[in-house]
Amino acid sequence: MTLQKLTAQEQTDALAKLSAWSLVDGREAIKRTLQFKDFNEAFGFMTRVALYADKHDHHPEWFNVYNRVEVTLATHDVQGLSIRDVKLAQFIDEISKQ
Ligand SMILES: C[C@H](O)[C@H](O)[C@H]1CNC2=NC(N)=NC(=O)C2=N1
Repeated sequence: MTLQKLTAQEQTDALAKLSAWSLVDGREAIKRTLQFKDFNEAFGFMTRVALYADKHDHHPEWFNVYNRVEVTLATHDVQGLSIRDVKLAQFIDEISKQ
């Protein structure tokens, strides 16, 4: 089955459960900023996400400075959001427990 873009209703429902995430202005994508104790914790988090991303062939856009990681999720193949973004966001929430 080909990857589907989420409908507006599916997007709303998904975001209602992903309370730490918000829509990016002017783009169909979601973002979240995470703060860790130090760089070691931040990079450990990024390593876990990287392993997930490679396994699921779905990769985050992200920016790291010391203990802060800004993550943006979108599905480039559909130029918007898909279930893969929801699953990756849920994974990030689970492992960061912030
Ligand atoms: C060829 C490869 O499967 C695709 O380019 C994958 C890789 N990782 C990806 N990651 C994200 N975030 N969106 C994609 O559409 C995507 N596509």
